[in-house]
Amino acid sequence: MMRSYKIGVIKGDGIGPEIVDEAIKVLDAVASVEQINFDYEEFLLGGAAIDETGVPLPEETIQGVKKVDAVLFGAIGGPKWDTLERHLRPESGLLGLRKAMGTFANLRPATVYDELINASTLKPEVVKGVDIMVVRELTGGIYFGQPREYGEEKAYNTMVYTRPEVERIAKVAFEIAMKRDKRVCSVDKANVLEVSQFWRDIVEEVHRDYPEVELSHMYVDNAAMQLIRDPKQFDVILTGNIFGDILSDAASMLSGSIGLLPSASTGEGVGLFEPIHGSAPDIAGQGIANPIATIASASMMLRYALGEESAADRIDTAIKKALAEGYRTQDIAAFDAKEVVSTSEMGSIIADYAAK
Ligand SMILES: NC(=O)C1=CN([C@@H]2O[C@H](COP(=O)(O)OP(=O)(O)OC[C@H]3O[C@@H](n4cnc5c(N)ncnc54)[C@H](O)[C@@H]3O)[C@@H](O)[C@H]2O)C=CC1
Ligand SMILES: CC(C)CC(=O)C(=O)O
Ligand SMILES: [Mg+2]
Repeated sequence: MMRSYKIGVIKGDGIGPEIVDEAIKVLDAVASVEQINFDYEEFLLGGAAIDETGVPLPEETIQGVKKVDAVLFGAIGGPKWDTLERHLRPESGLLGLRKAMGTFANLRPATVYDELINASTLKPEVVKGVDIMVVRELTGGIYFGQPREYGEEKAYNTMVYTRPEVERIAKVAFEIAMKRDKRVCSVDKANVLEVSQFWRDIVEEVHRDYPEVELSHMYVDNAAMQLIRDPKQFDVILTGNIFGDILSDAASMLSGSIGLLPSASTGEGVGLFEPIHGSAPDIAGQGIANPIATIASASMMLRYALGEESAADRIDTAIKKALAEGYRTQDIAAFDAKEVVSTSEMGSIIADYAAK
């Protein structure tokens, strides 16, 4: 029987439209063989929204994304808008959207494709088999904390976490760990920050409900080093908003390119599926962006939001096949390439494999 889903699409700025178009190409390819129908509805966010409406997060976007089954998002921002007044910055558009959607849990898998083992900046034996899930708190912490101020003589932000915020993200991490290798490493800076000691204490409390899961704690500076030294020691990394943002970008170099890593932002309602990278204005419009992070985010959308496991498997297998066959975008062109392809060629190759 045909299944129908309404997908909200936010292409955004910079490379956003280029990479989202490729993810849609791949979704349409799997739809044709999986008895699925996707209806897409586009919404504005970030710079594109400022240009069109004057604000980074229009009310139509906030209301519209509540009425779809899932949202696929590219990226926003760029020099044209980043210098605008603080409250008009595109980031506040994305932060506002995440808050409005209640997507407090950002799942960022950092996996290494065997097919691309030489692309890592680390030795193959260090990264082969890396399979980390970063569980990043997404709607609290220093990106949201009040008070915040930019003044003439001083500026500050505030890192705040409330008990319910820590409890719910810790639960997500432990639940995910139960389906994996049952190890959670909670990353904080509890030697310096009260908010981190609070985080650590509550993670310990929540852990009592998950005795089968091994819990460890690590300071974020050490975690950054350990990720590069011996990434295979990690299974699930549980951390706050800013630390997860930074650690996941660092983790992308285990796989070889930030253009490879997807994410799922889930929580109270509709989920938001987005690559971990930004809008890459430095390469926008050149047809060289790697669309795999966004295509893999579409796969996470199928798996986590729509329960379409078979379609998601098709996409994951197609990505691996494209890499195994030696197709490479510019960012990974130096590693065992048989053919260097454009953003849209990579999308078409993956779409073709996914439909077979
Ligand atoms: N989720 C979002 O919408 C995010 C937006 N941003 C915004 O993006 C803009 C640029 O920020 P940056 O710090 O430069 O981070 P970025 O992630 O956009 O780019 C960092 C570097 O990675 C490269 N890169 C990123 N994605 C790639 C891809 N798919 N294929 C190949 N190379 C890729 C870029 O060319 C650049 O050299 C800023 O306006 C920033 O605020 C940054 C992070 C997340
Ligand atoms: C608005 C920023 C926090 C976006 C970002 O860098 C991210 O979510 O990875
Ligand atoms: Mg980031």
